Amino acid sequence: MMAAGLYQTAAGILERTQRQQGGVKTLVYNSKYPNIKQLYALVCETLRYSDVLQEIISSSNLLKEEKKLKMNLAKVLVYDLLFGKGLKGSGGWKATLQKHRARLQAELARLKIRRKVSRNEDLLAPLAGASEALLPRYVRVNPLKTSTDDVIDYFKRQGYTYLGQASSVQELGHLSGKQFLTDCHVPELLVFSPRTDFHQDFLYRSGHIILQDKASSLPAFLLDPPLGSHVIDACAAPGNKTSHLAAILKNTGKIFAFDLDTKRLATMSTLLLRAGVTCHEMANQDFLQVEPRDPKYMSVTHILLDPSCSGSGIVDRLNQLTDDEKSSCEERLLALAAFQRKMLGHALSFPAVQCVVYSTCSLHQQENEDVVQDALERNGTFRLVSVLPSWTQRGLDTFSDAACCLRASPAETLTNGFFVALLQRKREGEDCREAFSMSCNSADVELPLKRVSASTKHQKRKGNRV
Ligand SMILES: C[S@@+](CC[C@H](N)C(=O)[O-])C[C@H]1O[C@@H](n2cnc3c(N)ncnc32)[C@H](O)[C@@H]1O
Repeated sequence: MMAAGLYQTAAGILERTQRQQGGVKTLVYNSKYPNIKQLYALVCETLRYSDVLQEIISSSNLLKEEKKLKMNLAKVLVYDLLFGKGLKGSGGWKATLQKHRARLQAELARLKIRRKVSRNEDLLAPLAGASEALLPRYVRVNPLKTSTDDVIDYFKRQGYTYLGQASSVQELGHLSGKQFLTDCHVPELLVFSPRTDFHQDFLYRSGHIILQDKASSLPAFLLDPPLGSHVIDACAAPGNKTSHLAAILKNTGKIFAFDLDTKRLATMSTLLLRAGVTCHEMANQDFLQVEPRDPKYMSVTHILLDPSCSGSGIVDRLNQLTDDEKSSCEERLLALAAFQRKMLGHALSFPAVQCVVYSTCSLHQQENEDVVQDALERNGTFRLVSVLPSWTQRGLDTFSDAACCLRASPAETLTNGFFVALLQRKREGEDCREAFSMSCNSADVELPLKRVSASTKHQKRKGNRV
């Protein structure tokens, strides 16, 4: 069989593993491809590089320019072109890919610079060697118990040196010893050098500070419900985002917090008590079973949805996957993505809801951009809001509004891997394109109603959210 058959066959196997139609070994063997060893190596290597390939293909716009080329075939071809022994065969896809060779190589080079690596192999574990200990220590001040100024003074008295507000993420990466800064994006966050441990500190044990990664503090910060709002935290336990919402609400209004897991809810109860949260109502309930038209939820205007996900962005869990693990992971991803789509669709169905923030600690497009795109396609009355314009890492370029979303990673944002999207109900008569140009690409950004009416001081504090 010709080499062209090799790529098509490999792409078909990738497709079938995603559809849970078998393990890699079985599918390769059943393919009847004459050179089983060659096919197996190509499929396995493409799977190993899958996330890297996806990023390169997406940032080079390859699929937009080659409309007939599908992602899995693109992955095997780009793998062989950039990381393998070079494309085999002649004509067909080989000629097509050669046209894009320079751009693909440039995207690979850019990715290596971003991740500060020089060898291709180091991209495989972009976070290799990275551990939680290498990320800055983020400390969220809990205004229900204290003030930022008091916390800064406290740490100064403990011998720490306060360097003021950071102007960039890079500055956060240069902290050493007992230095600390105020974060450049989230004003309620203080940032300390890696390995600073406050788990035994009085402020932590008394709920004055919350130890929470910066990325995970983005959903509540971006949702930013006005005082007195009714908010749902759909998957709330162990409650870090619930306590952040309560802090933003200053314990006014109501937070309906749901979770399925009793043990996690028990932990949450302790944490919320410690954090001085009083505006919540916890329920051990499946969010999908919560009736949107129940009069109890008729005033819910804001929903935070942080559902179960693969957790692939969490630094400590970023292990290199073996080939078999990778394929079973693909199967699990499909199931998770289906669940996440249902959850987001359900959140958007609450009659009074105006803003929904969707987040995961996953790196996978299936759990992130794909879920949001699906929700927008099914719910024409919602649009994406472009959040934090100064945030460099945006959603993968998989649909036209994806850049409105945020991604986070240890290499680029000095956080765990994360994804956040903010969906907002359109005003009456607002069409999709209009909404997109206002929300994503224009300096003249449409502000949510509450922000327009907010005081100047309030506006200044929140001004960098959208
Ligand atoms: C990523 S964790 C949430 C973390 C939480 N938002 C925080 O910041 O502390 C996802 C949670 O969703 C819960 N969960 C999963 N399916 C659910 C469902 N159908 N309804 C409500 N909660 C669910 C899980 O038990 C888990 O606690």
